[in-house]
Amino acid sequence: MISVYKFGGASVKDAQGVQNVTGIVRKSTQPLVVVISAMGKMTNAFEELTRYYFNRDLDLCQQKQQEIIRYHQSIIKDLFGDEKGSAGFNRLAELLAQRLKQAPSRHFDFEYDQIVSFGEMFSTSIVADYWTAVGQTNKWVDVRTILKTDDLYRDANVNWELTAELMEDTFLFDEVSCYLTQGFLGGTLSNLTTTLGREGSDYTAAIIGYVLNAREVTIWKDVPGVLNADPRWYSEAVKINELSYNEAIELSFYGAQVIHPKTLKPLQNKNIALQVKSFIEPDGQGTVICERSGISEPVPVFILKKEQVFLTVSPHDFSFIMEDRLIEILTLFSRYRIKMNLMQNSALNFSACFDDGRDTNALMEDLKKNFLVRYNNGVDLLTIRQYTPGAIEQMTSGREVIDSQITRKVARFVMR
Ligand SMILES: Nc1ncnc2c1ncn2[C@@H]1O[C@H](COP(=O)(O)OP(=O)(O)O)[C@@H](O)[C@H]1O
Ligand SMILES: N[C@@H](CC(=O)OP(=O)(O)O)C(=O)O
Repeated sequence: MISVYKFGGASVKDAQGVQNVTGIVRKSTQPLVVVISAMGKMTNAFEELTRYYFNRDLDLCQQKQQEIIRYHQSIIKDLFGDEKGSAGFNRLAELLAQRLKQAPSRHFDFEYDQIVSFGEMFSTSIVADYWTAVGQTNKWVDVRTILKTDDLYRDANVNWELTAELMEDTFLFDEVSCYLTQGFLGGTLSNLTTTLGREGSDYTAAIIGYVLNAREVTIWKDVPGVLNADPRWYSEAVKINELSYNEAIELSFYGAQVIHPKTLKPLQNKNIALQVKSFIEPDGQGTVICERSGISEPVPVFILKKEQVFLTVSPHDFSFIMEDRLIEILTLFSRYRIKMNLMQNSALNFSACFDDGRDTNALMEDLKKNFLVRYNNGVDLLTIRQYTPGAIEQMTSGREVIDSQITRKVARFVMR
């Protein structure tokens, strides 16, 4: 049976990272499909590049392009001893240069996918060339030709039937035992590039694992596994050894960034275990997400979402917030593709928390036509699963709680 390994940007942010990943892959005794994301923070850099390109800020666009190329070339130099050492990268860099010379279409999301996808194309080409150079056999696969999606650019939906057919025909494991491909990317029926949503490479690994009936999917991270909080803001975070699929889905749904929310469902459907392991200590035990009940550790689990907008709307005419008003409000959120992280309603008010994004103002303006709108920016949304009174006290003391929502298993606080 095959396994799927997924390595994110942090694991391949420099030459040492690529060498470390190579060592982990070498150690595997299973046939492998390896999914890799763009190197380091390159997706952010490509996002900036796309904005400059789209807005015709030609100088900034050129500067960003050079910055991106130099970053990759420096990794290539460290790996191959020559910044021109990866033929795959050189070809793609030329394709990017040609694309940026053409004027963009009027469709931002389309242009975004065509450009941002170079991040994963670059990283996998460099790694494939490196593996070939050091004798790690591999076959590089362009995922866009086998992971087929609709044309909802930046948030594409998978065509499962066709994807299964194409992947089964591709990952044959007859000549090689290790395939290498891109996370995050897909392709439409007409072979235009799409992406699956930010941080979507975990999801790619799950899609491949599902289709190939993998024995397990391992996502290699810079943390020892799934912890009970993000260690970047909670220094006492502890590792959770085992989690049920449902618990893990709930955690990622509430915003625990460690796993992309769409990743778990396909694996759960086929009972394929998801391992979360550290690429820094690859022999560590990690976290396994599988069929079981709840969370193995009896500790509160904290999920913090920062920079939230907390919005409250009430009808101008003092009518109640009933089904028809709710539909009206939710339709606007859906139109602007703003995902609510919390919602709550009473007779006269509807409140929601969501990420502050580029369409926030447009949403507010639309809501103002029929509602009185009040909001706070820059607030925190804290979710505590398996909460205890002590945990609530610890996390909320000294903070102004603007709203809260407490159910049997989950306590949530909007705080300033
Ligand atoms: N509950 C959690 N457990 C572990 N890590 C978490 C958790 N919540 C947030 N994180 C953060 O997730 C990061 C790893 O995810 P991410 O950066 O998306 O990895 P990758 O780029 O490899 O996909 C960790 O560095 C950590 O700061
Ligand atoms: N490179 C994409 C996809 C991804 O999942 O990356 P990472 O595995 O580094 O989070 C992004 O940054 O959104």
